[in-house]
Amino acid sequence: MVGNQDTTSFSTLPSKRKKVWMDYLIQLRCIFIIFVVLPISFVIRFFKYVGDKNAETYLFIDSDGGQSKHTSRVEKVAEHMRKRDPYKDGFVCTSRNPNHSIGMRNLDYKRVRHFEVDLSTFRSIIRFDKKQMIIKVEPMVTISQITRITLPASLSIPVVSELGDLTVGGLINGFGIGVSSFKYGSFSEMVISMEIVLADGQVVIAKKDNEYSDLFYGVPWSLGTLGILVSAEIKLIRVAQYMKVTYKPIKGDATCLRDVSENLCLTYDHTILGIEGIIYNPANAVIVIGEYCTLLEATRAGSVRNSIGWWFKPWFYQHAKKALDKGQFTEYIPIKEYYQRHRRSYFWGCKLIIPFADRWWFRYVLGWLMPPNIFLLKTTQTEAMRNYYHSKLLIQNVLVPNHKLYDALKFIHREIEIYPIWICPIRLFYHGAKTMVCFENNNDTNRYNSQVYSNIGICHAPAAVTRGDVFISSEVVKTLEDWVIENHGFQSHLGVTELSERNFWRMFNREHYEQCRAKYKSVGTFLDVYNKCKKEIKFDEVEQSETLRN
Ligand SMILES: NC(=O)C1=CN([C@@H]2O[C@H](COP(=O)(O)OP(=O)(O)OC[C@H]3O[C@@H](n4cnc5c(N)ncnc54)[C@H](OP(=O)(O)O)[C@@H]3O)[C@@H](O)[C@H]2O)C=CC1
Ligand SMILES: C=C(/C=C/[C@@H](C)[C@H]1CC[C@H]2C3=CC=C4C[C@@H](O)CC[C@]4(C)[C@H]3CC[C@]12C)C(C)C
Repeated sequence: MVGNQDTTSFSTLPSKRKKVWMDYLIQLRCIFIIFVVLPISFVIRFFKYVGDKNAETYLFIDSDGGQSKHTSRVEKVAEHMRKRDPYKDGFVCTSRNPNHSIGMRNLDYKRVRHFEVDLSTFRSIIRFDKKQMIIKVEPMVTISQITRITLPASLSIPVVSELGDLTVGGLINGFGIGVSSFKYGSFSEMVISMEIVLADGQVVIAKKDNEYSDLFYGVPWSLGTLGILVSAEIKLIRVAQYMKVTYKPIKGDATCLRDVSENLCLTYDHTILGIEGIIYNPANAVIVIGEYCTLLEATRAGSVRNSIGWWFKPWFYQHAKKALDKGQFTEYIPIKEYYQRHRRSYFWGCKLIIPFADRWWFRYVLGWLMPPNIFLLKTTQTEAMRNYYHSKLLIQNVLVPNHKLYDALKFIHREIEIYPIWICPIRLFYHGAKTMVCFENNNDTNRYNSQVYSNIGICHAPAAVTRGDVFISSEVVKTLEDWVIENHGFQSHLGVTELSERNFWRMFNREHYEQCRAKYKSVGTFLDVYNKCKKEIKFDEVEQSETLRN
């Protein structure tokens, strides 16, 4: 039987490996993080909150909800794009500092000559239409900002990603997922329209069914390589103030991984809003199911209510783990706190940064300062530290067809042995092969026009690292990517990739993307998506070939 103890930080894992100086430095870094990074993070959070509030006031003060201010900002971006000199200026990308980005992708293209588009002022909610249930936002608006505005009206965007600092621009141009994705699909699936500034400075509105529908479907996963998104209209759904959350333990040395897969592949009824699975080790997992419930049900006598959002409360993945000891249980959680359940701990990522941050005494004393700001963490790490994290940690999100989930889990256990694992089912919809991500049975004959996949999130040190065995991160990533390609899966752009260009396009659908690149004159203006993802970019070669293709 695999033990049930928490082995989630570098230091709590038994290690036969002889420690090197960088191991000690990383451990000591947590002192710096506690006394410097955490307090500054808190101050940044405070000012960000004030700034967001300020941006939100236009929504209520201006008669047009900030539309005119937005229009003049868009005009500036369009003008800026028109001024770009293709012979002199580099490829276009957003001016967002690479250290602000939540992912671990290599953003070296921002460290060489490039043409920046400043979107820092695009952080307003332009329209919040409660009647039509639509919200129009600028790309730098974060998930937390949206939920803060919509939840008091019992409305919500359908797919709420777990980390509140993720931006609408990043989630639409990349890939966004949340526990309700099994029902609603990816974040971009619920977008109604996208306002985009094209390579030549033209501003267009792309919708599912207008003349720019090809662009609309081409943008997700394209990493801003077709145009600059300047606003998006997103559909809203009705939600209650509480969620009924059930924690279902799955145990068994030989059966756990299979049982988790089977449970996550069930067709759940319409009252369910969220499903996720957390695998702690190959023998222990918990499935968390969130259901809509009425306020009456949540507040009636006998209902257990739990405000998990307080800073001193156990981290969510550890709270869920209690089901392994006490058996299945149900409780009622305020919806906002449910949405943000992994925020304080970045799932379990914070334990890798401060190994004791989950202990009760730390939570009570300093928990209110959590989580450390990712920008500060990235800015204060040295190149050697960055390489250390990259060589010792594996941070990846892969999508696999649901019927391959068990095989994927067995593969990950055999080849990588990395826990905890976060699993989140996601429905991929068929859009006539216009998307970069085309699912397995992707054709018109598919009865449901969709297929359910599972997102497998890994973010930890594989067992080989802690055992002191040879672990070559690039080799492991390659093996994982090969498996994913062979099994009709996809790798999200969150982590580093080792894919060759050929294999990248075996994974993703190239035809439609290239058509959009040609039609909207992106070639030569925006770097192509493969070059934005790949680990090392030989910039001169890319520039030359893109210029020739243009
Ligand atoms: N639960 C979830 O859904 C999670 C998702 N993630 C990942 O995080 C990413 C989002 O992170 P975030 O830090 O917000 O975004 P990033 O700043 O990392 O942006 C992601 C990509 O989108 C492009 N982009 C962003 N805004 C625009 C825009 N307005 N117009 C054109 N292109 C744009 C960026 O282009 P450029 O390179 O030019 O800046 C970049 O390539 C997602 O793509 C996802 O992969 C991570 C954790 C969890
Ligand atoms: C894959 C999953 C979750 C991912 C997040 C928990 C990680 C995504 C990006 C990670 C980090 C980025 C940069 C960092 C700077 C370093 O100095 C320290 C580590 C880190 C903060 C690192 C921590 C984890 C992330 C936030 C899920 C779906 C399991």
